[in-house]
Amino acid sequence: MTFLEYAPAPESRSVLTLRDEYGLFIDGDFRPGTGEAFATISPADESHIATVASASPADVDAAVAAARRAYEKTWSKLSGRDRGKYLFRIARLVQERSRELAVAESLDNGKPIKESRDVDVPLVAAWFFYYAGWADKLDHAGLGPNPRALGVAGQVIPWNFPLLMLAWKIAPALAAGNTVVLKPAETTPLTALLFAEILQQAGLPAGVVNIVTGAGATGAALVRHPDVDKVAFTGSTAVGREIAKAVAGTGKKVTLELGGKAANIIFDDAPIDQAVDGIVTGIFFNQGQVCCAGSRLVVQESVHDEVVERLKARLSTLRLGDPLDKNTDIGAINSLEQLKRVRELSRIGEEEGAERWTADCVIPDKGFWFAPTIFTNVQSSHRIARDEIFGPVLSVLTFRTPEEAIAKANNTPYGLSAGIWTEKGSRILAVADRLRAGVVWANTFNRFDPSSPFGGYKESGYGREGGRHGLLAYLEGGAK
Ligand SMILES: NC(=O)C1=CN([C@@H]2O[C@H](COP(=O)(O)OP(=O)(O)OC[C@H]3O[C@@H](n4cnc5c(N)ncnc54)[C@H](O)[C@@H]3O)[C@@H](O)[C@H]2O)C=CC1
Ligand code: BAL
Repeated sequence: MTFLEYAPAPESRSVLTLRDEYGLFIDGDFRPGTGEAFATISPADESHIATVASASPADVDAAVAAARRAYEKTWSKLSGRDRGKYLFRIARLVQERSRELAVAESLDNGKPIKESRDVDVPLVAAWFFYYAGWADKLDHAGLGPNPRALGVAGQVIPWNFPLLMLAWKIAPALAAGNTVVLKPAETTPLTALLFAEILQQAGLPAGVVNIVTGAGATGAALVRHPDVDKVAFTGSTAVGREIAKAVAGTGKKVTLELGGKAANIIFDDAPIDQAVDGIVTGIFFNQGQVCCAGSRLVVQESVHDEVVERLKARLSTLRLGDPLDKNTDIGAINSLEQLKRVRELSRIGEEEGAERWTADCVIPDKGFWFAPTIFTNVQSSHRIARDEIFGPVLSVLTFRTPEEAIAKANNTPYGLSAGIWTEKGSRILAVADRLRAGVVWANTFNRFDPSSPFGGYKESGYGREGGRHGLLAYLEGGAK
């Protein structure tokens, strides 16, 4: 794996016109924030991209007031069919501006352009198309005729899929008839601000969507705001807990999509090459910064050595480096803080006695990088088998019987996702039925579709996003 050797011309930044400074998007327009502005930087080389406004509690107040006005005066008065037209328009504009959005996402987040171009941005459009189709069909959502929206939704999203998480939040909320105040993560505000421009292009009525950038304090002011009816959060379990406490007893509806420690279970009858590809996608896609990442490989003892050897061979072909290079497989870690977390847990893994293997990559001088890493000889009690690392680090555990595989897979405080690799359909059904995970993939991993509900058990949160379930979360009488 090399960084520079094969480097072809990177995707040009010139498709992207950025401003030096970005304001808050409130009531249909950009305006300065009254908090202290901050820089967003490229995690690949630490260069400054733009200065971004920070929303103070007073700015959050203004955004929520704009959303409330838009809800009362405009959005709740429109028919579902008319709301759907706006969503279709937004979806088409996302497609039109897809190259620009992909470059901005890779620049700000550090993920490889082939992922933002081929996965994130197409899924963003798919989410808006899917929920556009629901807007005039709410009578068929299962809640009786004319189900009512909740009102103003306060949404806080993370940095691992900045634009996609925005779509997961905004598309169902608008389709169901709510208005929105959304706070992007402080390390990846850029694509949400470009999306605000798309809303202007689409002619979305002022105040229907407001975007307030800033750090955790801005998110806290938003979720605690008394005029917010619904809170939707994706991020760490620690912050999810704080939010659950803050809204308890307020009557606000809440969905929380939190961490994970998924088991990717490989039985000895699995097609090994296909499984190895699935393991790579499961943990190294987006540098493992994925809540549903297959971070625990639970492999049958009889094929352990073969799987690990093929995995190492496969990882040695991956290219780490410039996220804007179309041939890059492994991009940058999103922030120095996240890199430190990944390093620290990996250090603990070695200290606890697991065996570490690291792909032989050239690490660029600047930026935040971590080479693909595998730990073998991992015990279920090890921190690297229990804690969410959120980086390109795989912990390998073994099993002898299906019972043991199920027990090990479920031996986690999380319950977001899991994978099963086997040739036997009956085994897939029997094992999936006993896995305590919101999403179970069979002979594949990390597949997303707007029509599929996504969400977890236990410390992975509650509520579902996607599909009809995701729509119900924004309607009176729906779940949560
Ligand atoms: N479930 C998921 O998709 C994600 C999980 N994580 C996990 O969390 C760990 C830490 O990452 P962080 O960026 O620190 O996550 P975080 O949970 O602090 O940040 C996520 C979002 O919440 C906001 N936020 C922070 N404190 C808040 C508060 N008190 N009230 C409301 N909003 C608040 C942040 O500004 C950001 O927009 C990662 O290592 C990973 O394990 C992180 C991002 C996404
Ligand atoms: N929240 C959906 C996928 C992810 O964040 O990892």
